[in-house]
Order: sequence, then C-alpha cells, then structure tokens
Amino acid sequence: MNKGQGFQIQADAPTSGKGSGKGIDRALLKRLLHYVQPYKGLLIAATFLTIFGAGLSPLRPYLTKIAVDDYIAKNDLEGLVHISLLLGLVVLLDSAKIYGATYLTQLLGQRAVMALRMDIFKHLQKLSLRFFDRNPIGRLMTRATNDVESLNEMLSSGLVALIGDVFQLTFIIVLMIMLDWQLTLVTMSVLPIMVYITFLFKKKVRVVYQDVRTQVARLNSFLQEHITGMATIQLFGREPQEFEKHTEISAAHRDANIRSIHYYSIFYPTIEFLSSVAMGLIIWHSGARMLDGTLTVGIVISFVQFVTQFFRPLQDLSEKYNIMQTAISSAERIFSLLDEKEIIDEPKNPIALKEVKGHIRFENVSFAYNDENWVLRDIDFEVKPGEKVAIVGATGSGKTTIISLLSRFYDIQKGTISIDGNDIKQIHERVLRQHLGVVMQDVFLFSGTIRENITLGNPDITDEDIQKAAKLVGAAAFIQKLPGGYDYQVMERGGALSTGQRQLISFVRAMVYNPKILILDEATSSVDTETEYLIESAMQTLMKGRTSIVIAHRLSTVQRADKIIVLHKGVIREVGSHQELLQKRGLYYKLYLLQYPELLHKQAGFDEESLNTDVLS
Ligand SMILES: Nc1ncnc2c1ncn2[C@@H]1O[C@H](COP(=O)(O)OP(=O)(O)OP(=O)(O)O)[C@@H](O)[C@H]1O
Repeated sequence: MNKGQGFQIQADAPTSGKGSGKGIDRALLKRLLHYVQPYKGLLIAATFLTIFGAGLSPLRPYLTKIAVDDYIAKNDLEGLVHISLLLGLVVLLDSAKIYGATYLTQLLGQRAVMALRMDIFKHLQKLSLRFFDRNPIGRLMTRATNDVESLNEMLSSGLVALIGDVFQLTFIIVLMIMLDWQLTLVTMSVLPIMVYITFLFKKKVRVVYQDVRTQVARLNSFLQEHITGMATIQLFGREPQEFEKHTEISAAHRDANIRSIHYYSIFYPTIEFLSSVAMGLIIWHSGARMLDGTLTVGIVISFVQFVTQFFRPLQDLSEKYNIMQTAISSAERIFSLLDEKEIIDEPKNPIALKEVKGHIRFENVSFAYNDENWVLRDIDFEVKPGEKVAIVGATGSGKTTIISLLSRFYDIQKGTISIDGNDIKQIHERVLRQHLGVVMQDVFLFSGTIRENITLGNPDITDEDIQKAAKLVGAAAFIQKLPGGYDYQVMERGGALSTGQRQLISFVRAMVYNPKILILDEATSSVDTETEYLIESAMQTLMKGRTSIVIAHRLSTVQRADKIIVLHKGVIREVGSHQELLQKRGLYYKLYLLQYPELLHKQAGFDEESLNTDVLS
C-alpha cells in the first residue's frame, strides 16, 4: 500500500501557516457559524448576559470605595447597611450571571458539536474504502473525539468568555479613570511589560501546545493499533519491543506536556509578580497623596481590588487565545475530513433494480488501488443466474479485489461490471448491496445481541425470520445453547465466539436478507469436524437458488462449482469445471496438487518446490 500518498487527510502535526498563528479565516468562520446558527438564541442570550454582567464584578470595588469613604469614614451606620446589602445583591447577581452564562455556553457547545460529530460520522460512512486504506484509525478517532472536543471548548468556554473579559476590562478601566486618573496611570504602568510577556508566552506555548496535541494523537494511534493487535504481539513475543516503542511515544508525550507546564510555571508567577508591583506602586503613590489629602482611603482600597480583577482576565486572555488557536487548527482538520471527496459517486439517474435475476458480467475490467499499479487486468467473465462460480488463485492474485469491486467498495478504472445488464455505477450503492449477500472470511460482529448482529437493526426482520434462517443454515442449535440464546451479548468484535460460530452467524445474517446474489469468501481457518460439516452444509443451503461467487479454499466447494475461474497475478488464466481444468493440467492442476500434497506422490514429474515456483511466479 502506498501510504503517505493520495488523499490522506491532514495529519496531526502543526499546520504550517494555516491555523498556527493567523487569525480565523472567513470561510472557516462561516462553516463554524453554520453549526452555531441553529442555536443562535443560546449564543445571543449568553453573550447578552456576559456583556451586561461584565460590569458586576468591577462594581464591587466601586461600592467598597463608597462604603469606606461615604459611610465608614462618616460613621453612617444606616448607609453602611444599605451599601452592604447592595454589595450583597451585586455578588448574588454576579454569581447568577456566571451560572447562566456557563450553562448557556455549555449547552451551545454540546449541541453544536453533537451536530458536527454527526456530520463527521455520516461523512465517514460515505467514504470509499480507498480512504480508509490510507488513513490510520487512530487519526480518524482523534478527529471525531479530541478535535471535536477542542471546538466544544472554544464554543463553551472560549468565545463568549473572551467577549466578557474584554468588556470587564473596559468597565474596570472606565471606573478606575472615574475614580482617579492619576492612580489609574500608575496602575497601568506595568501593562506594557505584561502585554509583552503575555505575547511572548502565547508564542512559545502555542508551538508547545500543538506538539502536545500531536503526541496525544500519536499515543492514541499507537494504543488503538496495539490493543487491536495484542494477540499478534503476544504470539510473537513482541512485548519488550512494543513496550519500548510505547515508552518512546509516552516519553515524547510527557516531555511535550512538561514543556508546556514549564512555560505556564514561569508565566503565572511573573504575572503575579507584576500585579504585586502594581499594588506596591499604588500604595507608594497613594501614601504621599493621602497625606496631602488628594486621595481617599476608599479609592486606595478599591484600586487594590481593581488590580486583581484587572490582571486575572489578562492572564485568562492568553489561555483563551490558546483555546481559540487549537480550535482553529482542529476545525481545519475536521473540515478537511468533511471535504474529503473520496466517495463512491452516486448515479444521476439511478436504476431502481427491484427484481434481480442475478446475471453478473465483468467486461474488460481493470483496476488499481494506487495510480497505475494494476491489480486486475482485463477481467472478463460471466455468471449466469443461479450459477455457482468459484474463484481460485494464489495469494495476492486478486480474488478479494474482485468481490470488493462487485460490492462497489472501490470504483474500477476500466471496463464495466453489470448485474442483469445494468452497469453497477448506475445503481445506487445501497440498492446494489441490498441484492448482495456478502460473507467475508473475517466475520465482523458488533457488540450487542446475536439478534442485533443478525438483523443489523432492520426492523422488518422478525424473530420468526431469524429462527427460520438459523435453522436452515444449522446455526439454531448452538445459538439456543448460548446463555440468553438470541439475546446473548456478543463482546466487541465477537471475541467470545469461535471462528466457526461467527461464520455461522454471518450465514444467518446473509440468509435473512434473502439476497439474489451471494458472495462468499470461504474461511481458511480450520474448525472442528462437526463445525466444518455445519459450515459446508450451511453454504450449500445458502447457495441454493442464488447466483454465487465463492473465493474457494475447500475441495468440496470447487468440485461442486459450475465454473471455476483461475486467477493469476490479476489476470484470468483458466476457466472451466473442476474436471475440465484438471484435465488441462495447467495452473489449476498445480494449485490443486499444492493444496492436496497427498496426491503429489502419485503424479510423476511434479515436486512441491517447482509447483510453488510455477504458481507464484
Ligand atoms: N487496500 C489495498 N490497497 C492497496 N493494495 C491492495 C489493497 N488490497 C489488496 N491490495 C493488493 O492487491 C493485490 C490483490 O490482493 P487481493 O486481496 O485481491 O488478493 P487475494 O487473491 O484475495 O489474496 P488472498 O488469497 O491472500 O486473500 C495484492 O497485491 C495486494 O497487495
């Protein structure tokens, strides 16, 4: 496979230029707004609340000043009680504002990202297998989870809060100027240094933070792949090597996090230090002015409070800026996935295809997974309605590819594939697949009950249908023996069931859908004799009255087939019945001898080594 080429969606590495320093571009913003649009009421309410509530916090120092200067200094107890009540009310309203705004923005974030997540999954379902061949699962998982989450963070705690911070800062400055412009200037004197430090921090942390995200995605991919492949790791005793790889990825993840913590641990104390300096300056400046009576105690107390209120949003601004930056990069990656065009084209005027006879035709079909590396060349064959065709060939000869093409997992580059004379490109994918019953070698079962795995959520399939089908293919006995029978909970990927049992369930699945065409990739894994017998007779039942194409591995299957197609390196080399092909003494004959070595010694002039060379070269 030619990974790294073609239509891979953006990797998790920091995007160069885009999203890593520039502002939000308009097209991106428009697309993001599309998800917010249905909930604009929530956004407006939250923004309204935040803007109007932004003045509540700064009111507290202001009221404190009045309490000190106008009531405490003048011994006005009644006035003091009133102002204290007012202060209490402001605190309450401020808390209510925080609650309301948090709730509304979280609601907005959750609803908008749910819509986005649904779009991602809907799009993933449309994508051709070609796309999945090239994009690691871990990366796609990161798109649908972490990247979506960072957009949620922007919507729920970034955007609206940022507007709130800006308004709060404005209110504070206005109130400070109203109280004493000179003291305001003194307080603000540390601002340029603070802005410069914040800018520096923002720059450093952005790079580090993107590195953290890359490492998270790497770790996700690694874990996903290794948990799935745990059996292979254990079988081949690869634990120490894989552990080492994990250690390396884990260490990179740790170091990236430590780097970001390092910057934070410098940034926050520096800001703390600067606000203390501002505080010191206020006291130093106030001392002289209080002595000559141009400044009141109340103003000084309120300024001390203003300082903490002023610098906190400033600290937060840099944090929120990071949230926005990360969200922009995430949005770019998500939209690049949503823009992924590697989908199977839907026909403009699809053929309805209600009744299918099951006449399959491949006409001069050529196909390559990548560029012009042809995997199948000039494939030309016909399967008449009700006919049973077996495909044989050495490994990598293109057998699975043929059935993938008929199922339209991939589109062909040359030739035509037709069913009952209709080009499959003119049939809607879903309609086409309704008429195909595909049983793959590696049966995929979802976590859920056996029943759900058979019906795959189709409500038209009744329990009676299921039981009838299970009986017909001989799976009923073992299913009934399972705890709960058809309600038996299948573990993820069918873990607790044997290969043979999974195969039988997939036969029932094919049977209940009653397709006219059956495509079967015969399992090579050996099962016990009893299950082998069950599977063989299930196959016969399934094939009855249907056009069948089987990638055959069993002698009994090829013997029973009406026609055998012998593939060799993507080209059809021989076609005929078992007897005809044996008599021909060509490639099929050699494949046959290789599969049944016990017959070898009876055949003069053939040894295993030369047969292998002939079949594979
Ligand atoms: N998804 C893919 N992307 C790129 N190349 C692929 C892909 N799947 C298969 N191939 C290549 O196409 C060729 C035919 O593969 P295919 O799986 O059809 O062979 P096969 O006859 O079914 O083999 P086997 O008996 O081992 O299953 C092989 O060279 C294989 O490497």
